[in-house]
Amino acid sequence: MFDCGKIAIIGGGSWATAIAKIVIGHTHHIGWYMRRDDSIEEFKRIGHNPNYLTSVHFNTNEIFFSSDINRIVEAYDTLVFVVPSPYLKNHLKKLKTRLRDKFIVTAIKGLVSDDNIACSEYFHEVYDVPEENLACIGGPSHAEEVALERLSYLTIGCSDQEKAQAFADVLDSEFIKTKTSSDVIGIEYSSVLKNVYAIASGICSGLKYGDNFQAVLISNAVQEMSRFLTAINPIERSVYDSVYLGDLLVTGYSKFSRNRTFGTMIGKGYSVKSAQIEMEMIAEGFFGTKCMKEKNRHMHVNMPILDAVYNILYERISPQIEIKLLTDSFR
Ligand SMILES: NC(=O)C1=CN([C@@H]2O[C@H](COP(=O)(O)OP(=O)(O)OC[C@H]3O[C@@H](n4cnc5c(N)ncnc54)[C@H](OP(=O)(O)O)[C@@H]3O)[C@@H](O)[C@H]2O)C=CC1
Ligand SMILES: O=C(CO)COP(=O)(O)O
Repeated sequence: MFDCGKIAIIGGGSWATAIAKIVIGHTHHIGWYMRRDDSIEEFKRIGHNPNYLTSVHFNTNEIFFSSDINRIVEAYDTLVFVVPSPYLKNHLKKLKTRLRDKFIVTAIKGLVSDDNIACSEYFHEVYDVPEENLACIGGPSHAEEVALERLSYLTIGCSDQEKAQAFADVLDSEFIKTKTSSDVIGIEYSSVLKNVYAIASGICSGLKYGDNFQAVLISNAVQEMSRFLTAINPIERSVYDSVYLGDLLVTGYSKFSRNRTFGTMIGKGYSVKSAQIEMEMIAEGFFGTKCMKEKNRHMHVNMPILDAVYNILYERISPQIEIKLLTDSFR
C-alpha cells in the first residue's frame, strides 16, 4: 500500500490554509512553505494565518514552517502545491532539490503562465516527475466553507489509483468526503475553465441579466467545457460529476467566489486594473482566460464564452456588446 509519507504544503493563501487544516487533522504534522518570514513569525505568535482564514487555529508545534522552499522539499515526501498559478514558476525557480522522487499534488486551479499547460504537465515536462507521482485536487470547495467545516467533496486525480486513494485517505474526515479519478488532465483544465465561466457569470450579473439567463449561460458553459475536455483528453468521463459540473456551479453561483466577484465588478463598469486592486484575493480566471485562449488557438475548439471573456478582459471590448453577441450563439 502506498504511503504519502511526510506531507508539506507549498503556499500561504486561503486554500493552502484550508488544506493544511484538513491534512493536519489527520497527520498531526506538516511542513509549510510560505514566502514571507514576517507572516511565519506572526502565524507562530497568534496561532493562525495572519492574513487568510483567520478563524482557523493551529497547534503550531505540529508545523515546521520555512520560507526556504528547498528545506521543505528536501525534508518532505508529498508536496501539495497551492500557490496561485501566476507565481508558480517563481517559487520553482528557487529549487535546487530535485522533485522527481516526490509525490506531487497540485491544488492550483490555473495553467502555468506562458507555457499554457496544466501544472501536472509542467511538473512532468520540466521536472521529470513521473505521471504516476502526479496528482491533483479538484471539486467544489470554497476555502471559507472548508474552514467552517461545511460538508465538501474533493476529488483526487492520479493515474495511479492506489496513490490517489492513499492521498484521499489523508483528506477524508467528518466534513470532507473524497472521490478518486484517473482524469488528472481533465480535472485540471475543467478547474481553469470553471473560473472563466464564473467571471462570465459575474459579468452578466453586473450587467443585470437575471437568473433565467444565468441558467442558460451555465448550461452552455458545461457544454463548452465538455467539448474542450473531449478534445484535450478524450477518455470516457461524465462531465456531470461534481468535480466538473459541481465546481462550475459553485464558482458560478457562490457569494464566496472571487472569480464571480471580479466578473461582477467588470460588468458594473470597473476596469480590470481597478477590479484587481479592489479585490484582496486572487481571481485566477483572469490569468486562466488568457492561457486558455492561447491554448485554444492551436486546438480550435468552439468556445464562444471563453472568447467573449477574453475580448472583454484583454481586448477592452465593452461587456454589453460582447455579452449581447454571445446571447445569439446560445442554445
Ligand atoms: N480559495 C479557494 O477557495 C480555493 C482556491 N483554489 C486555488 O488555490 C490556489 C491558491 O489560491 P488561494 O489560496 O485562494 O489564494 P489567496 O488569494 O487566498 O492568496 C494569495 C496567495 O498568493 C500569494 N501572493 C500574492 N502576491 C504574490 C506574488 N507577487 N508572488 C508570490 N506570491 C504572491 C500570497 O502571499 P502573501 O500573503 O505573502 O501576499 C498568498 O499566499 C489558486 O490556484 C486557486 O484557484 C482552489 C480551490 C479553492
Ligand atoms: O475553486 C474554488 C471553489 O471550488 C474557488 O473559486 P474562486 O477562486 O472563484 O473563489
